[in-house]
Amino acid sequence: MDTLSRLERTIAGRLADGDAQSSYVAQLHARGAAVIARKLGEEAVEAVVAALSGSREDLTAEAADVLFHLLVLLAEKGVPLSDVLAELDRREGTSGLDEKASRSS
Ligand SMILES: N=c1c2ncn([C@@H]3O[C@H](COP(=O)(O)OP(=O)(O)OP(=O)(O)O)[C@@H](O)[C@H]3O)c2ncn1[C@@H]1O[C@H](COP(=O)(O)O)[C@@H](O)[C@H]1O
Repeated sequence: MDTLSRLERTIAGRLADGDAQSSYVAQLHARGAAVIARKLGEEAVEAVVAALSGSREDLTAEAADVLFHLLVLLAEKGVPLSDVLAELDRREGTSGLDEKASRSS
């Protein structure tokens, strides 16, 4: 099993029966989707700042925070990672410019 799938499974376990006193994921779950979404936005901004003015190590760490919080948000909203990967698979081989055109039509 790959890293993201393992993490998705851990997160699902914490959502099901995690203790907010000892689990960060359970704590986020208790605070709800809006807080998790805001946290993801903050982590994305931190990744942008790291990309523009930080080191490679900074960007690596912030990118990990983004992926982790995205997985928590997907789990909270009941969207499996496999659905996201299937969407990326669907786009594979098409130009990003074609995708953009089909969205605006
Ligand atoms: N990968 C992660 C992971 N990455 C980042 N974080 C947490 O995400 C938070 C990042 O937020 P910030 O950088 O803003 O730090 P902060 O100021 O402490 O956060 P806030 O107080 O602002 O919420 C920190 O608390 C990090 O510890 C993570 N917490 C958990 N995991 C994974 O999730 C699993 C389950 O974690 P628990 O639910 O805590 O058991 C762990 O075993 C890990 O594999």
